[in-house]
Amino acid sequence: MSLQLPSVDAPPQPWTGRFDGDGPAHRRWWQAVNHESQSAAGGAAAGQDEEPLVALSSRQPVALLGFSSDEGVRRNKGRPGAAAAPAALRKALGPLAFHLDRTVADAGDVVVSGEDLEAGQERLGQVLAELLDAGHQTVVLGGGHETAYASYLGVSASAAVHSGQRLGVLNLDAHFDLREEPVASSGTPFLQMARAEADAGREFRYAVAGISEPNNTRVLFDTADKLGVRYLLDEDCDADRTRDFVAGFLADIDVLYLTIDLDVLPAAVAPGVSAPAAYGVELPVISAVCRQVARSGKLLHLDVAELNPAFDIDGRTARTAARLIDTLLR
Ligand SMILES: N=CN[C@@H](CCC(=O)O)C(=O)O
Ligand SMILES: [Mn+2]
Ligand SMILES: [Mn+2]
Repeated sequence: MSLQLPSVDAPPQPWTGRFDGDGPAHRRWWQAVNHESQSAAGGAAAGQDEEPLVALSSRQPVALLGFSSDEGVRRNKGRPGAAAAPAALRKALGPLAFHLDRTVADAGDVVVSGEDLEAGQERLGQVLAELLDAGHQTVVLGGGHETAYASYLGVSASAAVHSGQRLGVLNLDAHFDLREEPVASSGTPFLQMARAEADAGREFRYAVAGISEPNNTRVLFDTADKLGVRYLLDEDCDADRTRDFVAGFLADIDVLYLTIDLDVLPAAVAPGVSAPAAYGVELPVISAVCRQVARSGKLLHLDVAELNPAFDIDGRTARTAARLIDTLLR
């Protein structure tokens, strides 16, 4: 597929990783992405042939887009550092063996400049809607969880939602992020979405798995109840209950926007976040949700948020996020 990538603030850079050879059996993510991104930019990849990397695949192509933003976490009084996350996620994805039967292109980054979060969210939304309407399955590499409102702007502007398909937002997170605040932040995106969906005359379908009771005030639970949010507490996220919860949500929607806030995972698995989880949902359960979502065929868009490389240990959080992304695209 020959695709033109929309214009962004920071164009895609070449990916790197371990080199075992050129053939398909040696392929890693960095090789697959470089091939696709360079052909999308209109040039042949230096030293590589121009054969399609994925022969005869009818599967939807994937586009990755970074959202380099600290501003939401800063406004939410968290630990800044998420602006460096898109680069850290690419670094973790690059060396993974490439087993997908589809192409993956990197569209580069939208960069939040200074304190102007809202302008950055608008720009990301525009680029994302373009990528979706060009037929991609899209992956946004956040950013603090203010990434979610930027993602929503793109998803809600897409032809899929405009044509009347029922959108569901599934958040894997220790937090509701339904804060009522005078300014938008990483703590407000789902209340912003609820209001925007009401303005558009649509039902807001929002589900969260992994909610930590001690880390969400009564006000947040009341807001969730008022909005009809479906949620599952972290202590209830065993394999069966989580699978049933997600299945029930998927049954009521046509297209899914999945957002993974990495603080849903236990702090030992995901130390590199602004607010590490004392309890958390174990990785096999989160991974099973990703497989379930991938199999559903309803995944329109996904993002990964809240990675803070400054607090990561041995790239543990970034590696986990990369693995989940890989699982979601199978
Ligand atoms: N993105 C959201 N973050 C959490 C942060 C909680 C905390 O710092 O303890 C929230 O606002 O609820
Ligand atoms: Mn969150
Ligand atoms: Mn969270």
